[in-house]
Amino acid sequence: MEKYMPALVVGRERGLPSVWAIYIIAETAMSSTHLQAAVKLQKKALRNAISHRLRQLSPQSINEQSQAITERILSLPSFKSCRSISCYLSMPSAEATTDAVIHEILSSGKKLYVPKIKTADGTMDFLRVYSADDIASFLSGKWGIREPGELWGEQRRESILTSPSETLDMILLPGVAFDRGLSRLGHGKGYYDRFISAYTSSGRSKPLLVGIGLNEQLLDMNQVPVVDHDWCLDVLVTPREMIVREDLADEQTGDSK
Ligand SMILES: Nc1nc2c(c(=O)[nH]1)N(C=O)[C@@H](CNc1ccc(C(=O)N[C@@H](CCC(=O)O)C(=O)O)cc1)CN2
Ligand SMILES: Nc1ncnc2c1ncn2[C@@H]1O[C@H](COP(=O)(O)OP(=O)(O)OP(=O)(O)O)[C@@H](O)[C@H]1O
Repeated sequence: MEKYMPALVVGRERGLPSVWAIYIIAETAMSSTHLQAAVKLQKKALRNAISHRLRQLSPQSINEQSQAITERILSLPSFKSCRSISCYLSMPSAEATTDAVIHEILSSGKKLYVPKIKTADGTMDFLRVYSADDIASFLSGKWGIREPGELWGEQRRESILTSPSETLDMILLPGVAFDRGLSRLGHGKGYYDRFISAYTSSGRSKPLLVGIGLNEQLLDMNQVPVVDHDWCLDVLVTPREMIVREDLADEQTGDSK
């Protein structure tokens, strides 16, 4: 192997800070711990750059982009056929709103699960949600995200991680940045990556992973740095583009050979 071959080449995207230059690192000269630490720094710099972009977006742009995203999601064959789905409840800003998708999920009789961060151990689970009225009663927690309580009326809500017989067909994932190679960067807590690892470790098949991003969150191939524990998406939906894993393309676009 050539001695100074870069481990990761990132940041060719116009408008991202020149700080990238310092992360072109000789793979052969680094231990895996150093490599992990370098990737962590890259991720942090990318998060800051994209978050800055997102803060410039008007609510009107977010609404228009969210409408276009909703139309694309609703037309996906895998969305139409799925019976149980996880969808995030959107934050007040800086991400695509999911209200219309949630409305469709509930009115079509699919089982809906939304994220809940467990205070005891800081992991994320998905809890079953039953109706628009149910959601309207949620309180906003950290980061302004609405979360369900543990109970629905007198009953404990179904939870995906504590009920091994419950399965998810699809997860709609938020993120800070995405690239055309279907890599995803989250907010840096590892909630989604750890959830998917825990879920698949219990023997259940991986749900279809569908990322949702605004135009400003989509980067070129290999721009999002990844490590072993990062799960790759199957589909990425943005207002202008839908990117589908190559081997799924026909079934997701509805084309048949
Ligand atoms: N709507 C929504 N719900 C979600 C997520 C999400 O991204 N969006 N999550 C996805 O994991 C989980 C919550 N995780 C989150 C973790 C951090 C921040 C956040 O804004 N944190 C920073 C900013 C970090 C950054 O630079 O991005 C902060 O503390 O200010 C938001 C959500 C579960 N529910
Ligand atoms: N599958 C996993 N197993 C163990 N630790 C993990 C896993 N996924 C992520 N982590 C840990 O979580 C932390 C944040 O990871 P990372 O920066 O990849 O998160 P992210 O992709 O931004 O967040 P998220 O997955 O919530 O969207 C890291 O310290 C990482 O080691």
